[in-house]
Amino acid sequence: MKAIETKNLTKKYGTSRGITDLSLSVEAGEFYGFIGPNGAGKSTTIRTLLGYIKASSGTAKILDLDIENDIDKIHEKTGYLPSEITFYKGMKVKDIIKYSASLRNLKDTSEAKRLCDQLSLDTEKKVDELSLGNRKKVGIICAVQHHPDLLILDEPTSGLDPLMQREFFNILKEEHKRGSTIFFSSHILTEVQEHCHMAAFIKDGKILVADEVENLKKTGAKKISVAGSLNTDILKEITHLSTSDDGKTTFLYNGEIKSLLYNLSNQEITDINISEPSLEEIFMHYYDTKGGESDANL
Ligand SMILES: Nc1ncnc2c1ncn2[C@@H]1O[C@H](COP(=O)(O)OP(=O)(O)OP(=O)(O)O)[C@@H](O)[C@H]1O
Repeated sequence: MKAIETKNLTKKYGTSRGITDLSLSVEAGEFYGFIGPNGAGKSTTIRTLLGYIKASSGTAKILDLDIENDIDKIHEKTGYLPSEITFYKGMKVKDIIKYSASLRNLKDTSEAKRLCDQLSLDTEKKVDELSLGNRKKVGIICAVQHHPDLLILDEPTSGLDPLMQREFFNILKEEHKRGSTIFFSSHILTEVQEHCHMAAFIKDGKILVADEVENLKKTGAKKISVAGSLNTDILKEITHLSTSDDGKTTFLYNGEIKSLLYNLSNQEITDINISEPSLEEIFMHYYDTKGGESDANL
């Protein structure tokens, strides 16, 4: 079964684009990363999938249920963490978690208690008194306490410190082990690389590429780092050229190693390192080669 399947899903905000002809397929049981820079269309996709905004055209199914006709059933089977969480002012953490459980007819509070302990969350505090990170924790608990079939999380780790990010991913891994499909958006490639089996890159409202993370890393491009005096004008098929303060020149190279070494052999270089690029560097590579400007802030 597919956990998420969209066909040419499009959302226009008046005349401006949100997402365009977005076709995405997420198998049930996946740990899926949805990566893109600010404004790419991640939240628009997620909010359309969950029926919070209406698609302009195209179709989408969640767990084989149609987003047009079966949104209540979809909500029963999913857990959602929005990118910006708002709660009723004045409510205590424990009351929010209880209220969220009651919406799912969940009577057993033991799981919520366990999660609060795991995330070191003080349930007696009022939500207005909480930091962004702590509010996020409340949102995470509300999203997972009923062990949904599909968890959709919009930029879940923003505002969490590194320790909490680790705890958070531990919770996601537990849910995944139980059989949940995990789909989360992020602009942090390292966390996608570390935790996800599949990933899709979105830019300007369109999917650039979707594949297994391992395959995405195999673009064929190598990362080359050279020390010494280098004339890069004679080098072909290089991108992302940069020179560090210590004089090292680094670039991505997409050609034959033999011809690169030949071109370097007459130059005054003192060291060379050839390595696999990180997912982040590959992402930049996709941006440059598949119609988009690279985004240095990603
Ligand atoms: N309510 C809205 N009205 C008009 N345009 C909108 C609205 N919401 C989003 N957009 C536009 O749709 C595009 C996609 O935005 P979206 O928020 O989905 O991106 P995102 O990838 O989630 O970005 P971020 O990481 O910054 O949250 C952007 O160009 C944005 O300006």
